[in-house]
Amino acid sequence: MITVEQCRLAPKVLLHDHLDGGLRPATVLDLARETGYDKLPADDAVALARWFRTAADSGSLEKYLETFAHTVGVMQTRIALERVARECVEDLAADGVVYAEIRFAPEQHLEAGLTLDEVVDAVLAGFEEGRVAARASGRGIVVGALLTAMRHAARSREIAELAVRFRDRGVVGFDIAGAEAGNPPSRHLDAFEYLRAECAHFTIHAGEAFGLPSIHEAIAFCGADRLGHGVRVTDDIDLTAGLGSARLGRVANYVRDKRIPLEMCPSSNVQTGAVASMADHPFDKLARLRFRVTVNTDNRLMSDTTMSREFMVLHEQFGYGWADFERFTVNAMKSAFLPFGERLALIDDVIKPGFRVLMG
Ligand SMILES: O=c1[nH]cnc2c1ncn2[C@@H]1O[C@H](CO)[C@@H](O)[C@H]1O
Ligand SMILES: [Zn+2]
Repeated sequence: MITVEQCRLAPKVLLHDHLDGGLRPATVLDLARETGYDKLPADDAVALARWFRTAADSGSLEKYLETFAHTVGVMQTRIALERVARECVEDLAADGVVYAEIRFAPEQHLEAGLTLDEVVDAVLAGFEEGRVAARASGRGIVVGALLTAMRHAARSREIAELAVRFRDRGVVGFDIAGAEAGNPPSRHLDAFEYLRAECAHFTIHAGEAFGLPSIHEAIAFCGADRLGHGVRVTDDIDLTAGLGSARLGRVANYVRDKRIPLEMCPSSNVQTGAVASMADHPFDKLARLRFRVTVNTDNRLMSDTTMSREFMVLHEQFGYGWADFERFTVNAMKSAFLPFGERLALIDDVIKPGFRVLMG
């Protein structure tokens, strides 16, 4: 038996977490008051938390994404962005996350007159404050930012350039997110070609609300280093003869052969309808087939979750123990957009010793 308290002690690595999907409910209320945002669907923290969770439980990615209007709505000033970023790092560190890549879409935070550069600057300042505060309370955490471009919009090249401009100041990579159906990754090919020419890292949300063609484009046309979710890679795996005799198609084989990391987010995947239920989540099948699976939160506010809770969900569903969680964590650390030496140091000096303690 594993408890959530023990999961909190495990040194965890988080590659897929949206800044605008992880606000504290009380902070949403404070910021709405301070910035004059008057469209919140509830006026106390408990009711607001419940609203986000319930509204996100929609079974559709498009409906799930509508809830972000309220978080993005209160994140339009430097003070707001800095606070949300600081609290994000403090909350992750308190949950025992030792390395996190946190993503957000700068283009969504320009409504009150900030420039793209000012948005990124404010978030990075908040991350640094959070890191220092966590350190002061005895929790070490390393944080990197991923800049997201919205896949329905047309600013991906500009955001890719922004990511490269800030690459030595805390931005470690690039991503595209938003409604997947109708907005294939190849729409943003020029951004990905630019990033490849700059030797910059990127991940792509693919295979969540849309199937295999999206994954195929993301890796074969665009050259993604990692896949956001990627659960639908199972569309290319024939399991009719059982897991031991699984037959992989060309795309699934390529993903596995190239060790392309899958940033899977169990609770989020159930909420958006990417999978029918937790019991149906392909995490375990993909793990057994030795895909490079990682555990992530996606949106802690909308899913009312933490990394520890995602571990617990997987423990309860699939019976994972510490050796499994250590493997998923090392998978994630190996897949981070951090220089090799720093990844290795975190694995050897933080992750392995931490799990050794838990395993007694
Ligand atoms: O699971 C997801 N799939 C696709 N897009 C998402 C997901 N979660 C959040 N966002 C989108 O990413 C933006 C930047 O953080 C959010 O505003 C939201 O629209
Ligand atoms: Zn996501």
